[in-house]
Amino acid sequence: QSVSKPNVVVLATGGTIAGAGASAANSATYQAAKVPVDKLIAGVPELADVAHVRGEQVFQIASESFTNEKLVTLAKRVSALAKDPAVDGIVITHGTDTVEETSFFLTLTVHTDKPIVMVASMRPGTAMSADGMLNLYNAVVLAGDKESRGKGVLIAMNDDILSGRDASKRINIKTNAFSSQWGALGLVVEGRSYWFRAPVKRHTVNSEFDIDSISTLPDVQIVYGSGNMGTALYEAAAKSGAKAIIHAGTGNGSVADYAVETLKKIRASGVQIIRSARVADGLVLRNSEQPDDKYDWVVANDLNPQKAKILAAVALTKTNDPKELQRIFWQY
Ligand SMILES: NC(=O)C[C@H](N)C(=O)O
Repeated sequence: QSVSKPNVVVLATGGTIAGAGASAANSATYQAAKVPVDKLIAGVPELADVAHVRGEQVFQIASESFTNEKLVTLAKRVSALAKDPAVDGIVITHGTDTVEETSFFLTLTVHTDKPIVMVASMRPGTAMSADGMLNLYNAVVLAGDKESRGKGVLIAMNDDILSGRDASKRINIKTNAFSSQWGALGLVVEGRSYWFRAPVKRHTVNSEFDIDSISTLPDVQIVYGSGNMGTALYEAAAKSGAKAIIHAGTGNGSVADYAVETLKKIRASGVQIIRSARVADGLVLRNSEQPDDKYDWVVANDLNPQKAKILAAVALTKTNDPKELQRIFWQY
């Protein structure tokens, strides 16, 4: 029986799932990125019932400290492992704060139909009702599951199977932190997956982007929209060398009347303007609120600002044509 078990590699990057607090009552006050991967795996002996598991420590950081360099390093390692015929699936332990960025980056850039499953936790393993053990178990189940193949990068959290493209952290503190406006793909219960949906956007094997030919990413910055926001932050982003500015706009990605000229000027200097929204759900559509065709701006469709930032950075490795960028924002 043991020969038929899948081979799963756990790549550890840190986060609260590797966190430790002073007492069991510390669910929010603790240090992230403390426990090494071998200890995480040893902490869930049931993993051996569902897969042959080995661990690799890639980083040991809280995920708010992820950088473009680290994204590229991680994705290249995932890509290399996915090419190894002895590897059936890959799990990545990660902090919750930016797992939505990393999951989308891998969705866009790793060419494989093998399962890639990201997992995190809201509480450190030392806390009462720690969620990391079960999340890790579910992630290993999914990584070894043939049904997970070809569905893009997944996130295993709180029993849910979520799409790494559009799941995001929408609640802090509580363990039901992750969701997508398009719903979960399925559930894992007692070591078995139950699937109900699959993503239709381009991903992994069908992506035109490939981490094997990406070594650096351009800088993209987000400017947060609010009443009386002024224009200084847009100007600062452009001046600091950002190749695109994600406008985390109010409402439908709307732009204050006093900011339009500034954004037109920044666009004329070659920087891309991409309208997203600070509103968690919905879509930003072309020429709604602002004449994107006339101004040569791009809209982010349903992607939140941090997801739009990842797609913009990846897309800009190939093109600086706003029409092409818009095509990419519709397709991914
Ligand atoms: N729950 C967590 O993992 C939060 C932590 N700050 C991190 O993202 O690494």
